[in-house]
Amino acid sequence: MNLLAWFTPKWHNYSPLPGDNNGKRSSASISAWSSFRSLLLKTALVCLLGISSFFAGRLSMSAPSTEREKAFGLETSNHLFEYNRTFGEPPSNTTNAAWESLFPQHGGFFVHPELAPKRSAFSVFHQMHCLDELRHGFYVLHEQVIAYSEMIGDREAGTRSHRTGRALQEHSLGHIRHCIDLLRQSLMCNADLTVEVKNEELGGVTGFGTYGINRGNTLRRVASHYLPVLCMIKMPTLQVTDAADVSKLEQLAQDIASKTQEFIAVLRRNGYALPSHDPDTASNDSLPIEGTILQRNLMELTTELQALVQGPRLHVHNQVLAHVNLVNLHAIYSFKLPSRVPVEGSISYAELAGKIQVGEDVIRRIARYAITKHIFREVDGGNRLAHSATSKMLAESPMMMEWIGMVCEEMWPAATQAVPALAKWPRSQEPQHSGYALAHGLETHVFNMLVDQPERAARFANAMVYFNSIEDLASHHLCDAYDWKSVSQVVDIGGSAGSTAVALATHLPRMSIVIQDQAVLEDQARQSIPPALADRVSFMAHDFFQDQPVRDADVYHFRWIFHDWPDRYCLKLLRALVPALKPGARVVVSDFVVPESGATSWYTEGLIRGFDLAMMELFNAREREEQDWQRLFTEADSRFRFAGVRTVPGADLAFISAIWKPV
Ligand SMILES: C[S@@+](CC[C@H](N)C(=O)[O-])C[C@H]1O[C@@H](n2cnc3c(N)ncnc32)[C@H](O)[C@@H]1O
Repeated sequence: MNLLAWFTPKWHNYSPLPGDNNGKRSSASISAWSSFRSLLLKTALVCLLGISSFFAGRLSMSAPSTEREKAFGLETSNHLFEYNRTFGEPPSNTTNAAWESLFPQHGGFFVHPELAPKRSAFSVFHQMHCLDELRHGFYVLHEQVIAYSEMIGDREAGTRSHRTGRALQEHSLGHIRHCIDLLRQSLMCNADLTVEVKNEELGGVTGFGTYGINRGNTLRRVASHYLPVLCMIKMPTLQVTDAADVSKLEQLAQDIASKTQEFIAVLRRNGYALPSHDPDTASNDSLPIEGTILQRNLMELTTELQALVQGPRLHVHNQVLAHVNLVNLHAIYSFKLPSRVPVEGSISYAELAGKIQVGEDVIRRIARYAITKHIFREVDGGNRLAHSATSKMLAESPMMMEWIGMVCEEMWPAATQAVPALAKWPRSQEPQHSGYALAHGLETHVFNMLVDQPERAARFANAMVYFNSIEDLASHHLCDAYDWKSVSQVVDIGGSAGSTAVALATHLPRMSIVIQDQAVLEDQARQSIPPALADRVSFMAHDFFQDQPVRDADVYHFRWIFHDWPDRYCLKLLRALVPALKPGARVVVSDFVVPESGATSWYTEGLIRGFDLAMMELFNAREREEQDWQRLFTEADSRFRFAGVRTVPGADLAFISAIWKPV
């Protein structure tokens, strides 16, 4: 594909050149052309005469040719920076060839996959193109320049006698030639490498609205070296180390700029508010799928940009320091700060301290750290606390607060003991050999402990409700994973307070669902079943390691159950189903499928591998790859026929299933 043709600026098509329209021009277009011509004339003169004196002082000669320049036929680089009349002469094959040696054909809009993949052109070439266009324009009009010059000369006869009756010297062809070449050299020495972003609709750059990005020190290094860029035109496969380094940052910044524009367009198109820290801004929790994809792209790109900009040391340093975020969030949770700050208005630090029995100084320190993360804001000269968009969201999200509490009080202590647990029980297949067990002095699985601790069990269940309320993790995606028409009964094993059961029953009006979980969750589950669904959704206390009591159901579903257990226990879970299974019954598992390393975006892979480490710290358990799932089913019983993994756009969890085929 001819990339250069692709990036030819589309506005060329709009140029009102004389002779367009097969020579038949309307009087309107003639008058437009004459205005344009006069404008071009004036612009050319102002540019050529005015800017040339500005740049004159900045012109510098190039360094001697490097080996690389010689290797690519650019050993005459000094020659490029000597006065060369050819560049200022009227258009001809020779002069045009000279210009085209400085930038690609088709208008100087250059795209190189190494430097600006697919979406951009360098302004440096654009500028050269502009200057060359001015040269062409000038020579088309040069007789009028002379006439203009003589007219001005006549008018100024009284005051500037040396110009009387003849063309002004600065309009003479010799001077213009010099001006053009002086500007050419100035532009090459002061190359502007800002990037012009491709307009997807036009399929090229427009030449307007140039992004003022990528002007950091690194880029300046390249910007002051026209020749390496020129090398790349001559030899597109050339690897230029400096340029490649720059390219990564540049590419990221450029992608961030264009994805941000796309993101804003999606928000506007769908009637969402533009993001802001203002507490009155509506929240954008449930974005349309195109918005979610862009959101992730941007998170991934900005995270990588941060890592590169910080450099390796600062990048790690800041990750370690981030542990204080949990101290801060724990205090926010524990002191219930979001709900103590009025939704409208503010509260003084003194009043807040009085309510929670902590020193005013302490509460101010906690709040002020939070403010650096956009949680809360200060008003009244720093004496009072008010909501930001984030703290207001926390005040309105009790389930999220439950999750924060669960993480800070259950998981965080476990995290500190995860590595000691690995050292203490290497290669163990027991869930109680975990960081969580070490930290909390347990001798059993977390869920067994919760049986006697209803408050903690309720907080776990609420944290699950919160998770299920996140669109990417929402239970309803299961409805889109299979054709449920022929399914009339589902058992949701370990179904907690019933999020999945309610989602399924809501979408599928003929389905009946049994939620099975520990008896301790019975009340919570029953309360969460809407009355309209009560005849089809029920709760049954059942230990999922015991034989399945609901026989001949069409589907047995496990959501976020297997990842809580080491393999040995997952085999037990599957074998406990066998006595209840009818031929053709389907076992569906909603869980992550760990991608191969590097197979998906860093964000998605990082998310799943983060869950994997969390399962290790909590339960000595894990997330699994596709072949792990297949092996589990086959090992549990050879009559399970693995039916593969399904995914649903917008869902983070995958849907893994097997069919029971006894013969
Ligand atoms: C991570 S939660 C998943 C809950 C739910 N499936 C969801 O996706 O929201 C694990 C669930 O397994 C339940 N569980 C743990 N051990 C169990 C057992 N032996 N029998 C039945 N349920 C159990 C817990 O009570 C908890 O509700």
